Parts: sequence; C-alpha cells; structure tokens
Amino acid sequence: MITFRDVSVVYPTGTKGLDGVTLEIPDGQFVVVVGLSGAGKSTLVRAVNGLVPVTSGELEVNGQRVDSASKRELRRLRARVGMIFQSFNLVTRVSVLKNVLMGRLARTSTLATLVGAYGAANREIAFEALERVGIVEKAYVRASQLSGGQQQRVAIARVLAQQPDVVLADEPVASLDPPTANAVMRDLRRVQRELGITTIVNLHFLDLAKAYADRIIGMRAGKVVFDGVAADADDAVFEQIYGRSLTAEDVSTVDVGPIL
Ligand SMILES: Nc1ncnc2c1ncn2[C@@H]1O[C@H](COP(=O)(O)OP(=O)(O)OP(=O)(O)O)[C@@H](O)[C@H]1O
Repeated sequence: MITFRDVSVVYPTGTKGLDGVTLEIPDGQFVVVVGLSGAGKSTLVRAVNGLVPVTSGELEVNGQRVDSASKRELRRLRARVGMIFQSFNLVTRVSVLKNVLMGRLARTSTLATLVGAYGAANREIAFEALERVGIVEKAYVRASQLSGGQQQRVAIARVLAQQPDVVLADEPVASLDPPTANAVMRDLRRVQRELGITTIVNLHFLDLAKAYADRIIGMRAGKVVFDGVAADADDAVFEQIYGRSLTAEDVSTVDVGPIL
C-alpha cells in the first residue's frame, strides 16, 4: 500500500510540484497519472522512492515512511521500488544481460559486483526477467544495438530483476512511436498482472491511459483533480483535467486492440 497524506513538494525555486495530495494506492494496482506538462506527474511518481523530497505531509510505502526516511532506509526502499525512465537509462556499451544484472546490485554484495561475479542465482533471475519481456535472445547483444522499444524492454527486465514490490514508470513510452509505445505498455501491464506488482505510470497519451489503467489519476497544478476507474474517464473528464479541449496530439492514434 502506498499512502499520501496531504503531501506537498515545493522545489528550491519556490515552484509547487505537489499541492496537498492525499491518495491511497492498494497493492497490485496499475495506476496511470495524466495531466498537462508541469501538472506534477513526475513529481508524484518520483516522490514515491524519495527521488524528490517531500516538503510537508506524510508519504508511506509498504509501511516505510518516505518523508522522514534516513539514507539507509531510502536505500532499502529503493531496492524494492523499481524505476523506468523515458530515456531507458541503459548502459549502452555493455550487453543486455549486464544491464539486467545491474538490477541485482542492491541485492548483491559490493565485492561480488566489483569483480562482476553476480553468481548463478542472479544470472538465472536476469534470464527469467529477459524471458518475461520476450527478449532473451538478445542477452549477449550490446544494448546500443537495440531499437528503442527493445531497450525499454531491457529496462523493464532490469527492474524485474530487482524483484520489486512497486514499479514507477516516468513517461516510459514518450520516446517511442505509437505502435511500439502500445507494445511496451502491453508488456508493462502483462508483467504487472503476472507478478502482482503495484505500478504507477505517467503517460501523456490518453487512449493508452484508458486502455491500460485500472485507475486514472488526473493532475493539474500539483493537485489531484480526478481519481477514478479508467471506464469513468471520458473525454469530458480529460478536458476537465487539461482545462482545454482535446487535440489529436493527446492520443497515440494506434489501434490499442483487446487488452488481456
Ligand atoms: N527540479 C525542479 N526544480 C524546480 N522546479 C521543478 C523541478 N522539477 C519540476 N519542477 C516544476 O514543478 C512543476 C511540476 O513538474 P513535473 O515535472 O512534476 O510535471 P509533469 O506533469 O511531470 O510535467 P512533464 O509532463 O512536462 O514532465 C512544474 O512547474 C515544473 O516546472
């Protein structure tokens, strides 16, 4: 369970990233956060693993307070909370397998990782993660050789190798073309369903949000202005979240098709 109690984030510049957010996210939910640029979506997601410090209020992840966590507690929390980024954040000059093994870093002794000796158990976990996202045949390929969609799958596998309770994805498909974006969302949703991992994703394509979310959270100026099931989020709701009419740029224009 992730709980926000009246959480605000004020950046050093004085800008309010979050403004009195109160939310409860139960285990295993697939949550999509939508809103215009600057609405506070990234701030919300990054607050969960302490990447962005909370200014006031209480934020708890599976019983661990994030707002008042020590460095050690934050390290422990981040081992259980995986993060996926728009730019994939892979080490592109090394193999796919090495990238995925990096997901084991928080779980492996420093000495073992220094000498690159992750051990058979860790390699097995890494291969299983690659299999789950259908890319195991690329294990020994340099990450730089892969397409954007494949690189994001490797990033998902790296997060899975962490064996997380929670996955945070900050605009994970914003750099991908619409069909690839759809395929990556499908993978994220499938692994979330298979493993029961709580997943929070920022998206700007509303059709993808509607297709994949269990729950949609709409943000505007740091506040939650919509919180409901995807079926209730119609165009009128999105227009209210955005404060303007929808345009062609708000949808991915891909036929999403039936979702599992
Ligand atoms: N490091 C920072 N320093 C100062 N202000 C920031 C910082 N990061 C974000 N902000 C500001 O906080 C507000 C919320 O930003 P945030 O990135 O959370 O929005 P967003 O909805 O994710 O937008 P986008 O879709 O453009 O990423 C914005 O006004 C933004 O300019």
